[in-house]
Amino acid sequence: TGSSRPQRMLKAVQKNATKGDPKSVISAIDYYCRHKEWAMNVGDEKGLILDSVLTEVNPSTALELGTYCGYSTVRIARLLSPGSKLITIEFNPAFAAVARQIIAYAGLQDKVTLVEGPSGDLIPKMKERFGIKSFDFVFLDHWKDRYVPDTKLLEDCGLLRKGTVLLADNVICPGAPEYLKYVRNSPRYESQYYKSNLEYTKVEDGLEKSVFLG
Ligand SMILES: Oc1cc(-c2ccc(F)cc2)cc2cncnc12
Ligand SMILES: [Mg+2]
Repeated sequence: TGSSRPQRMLKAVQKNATKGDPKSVISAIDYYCRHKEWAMNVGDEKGLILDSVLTEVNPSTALELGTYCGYSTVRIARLLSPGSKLITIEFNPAFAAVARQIIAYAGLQDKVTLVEGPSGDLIPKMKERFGIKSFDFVFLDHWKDRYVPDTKLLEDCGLLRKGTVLLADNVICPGAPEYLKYVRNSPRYESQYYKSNLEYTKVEDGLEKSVFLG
């Protein structure tokens, strides 16, 4: 049996990036996925929008749903202020194993806690396990049919506070129509769409930013 796409991506990082240099890890993955083999990272175009929202929020506690190989984990963690924490949840153990190595290669392991398992089971455990009062920022980038239930779960577990920013990937492609309806029609969110393109392609996609109003 051969290697997997995540394993080939890790090899590309180890070959082309500089250990401890997050920027070089991001560039190595973007180069590999644009020129060698497409993969479902948020990518460099939507990544710039993620960077700008993150810089604006400057979260002390951040949550990522859907780690995959850790590309957006590295994008987020590299911009966190000292002492800030990112918790990232990944359901697929093979993805998580690669992500741990990519996050460590970037030298960001001290800012990131990667938790393996279903987000629906882990979200209610955030307070007791990680001493989280509430999240300042949430990046939704996992299975699209989990966006609404997990957002409701975050509300019900008291993990969102007035001003928490949710940023959701793929609201156009593959699409999260129920999520868009939910956050755009709810009086508890102020939403804004950032038009962009599906990673490494010319296909339209976008990010939806939603501020929780409490
Ligand atoms: O950014 C993403 C893109 C795609 C995807 C796959 C196939 C295709 F044709 C188009 C888009 C799937 C994702 C699943 N989880 C998280 N993020 C994803
Ligand atoms: Mg995505």
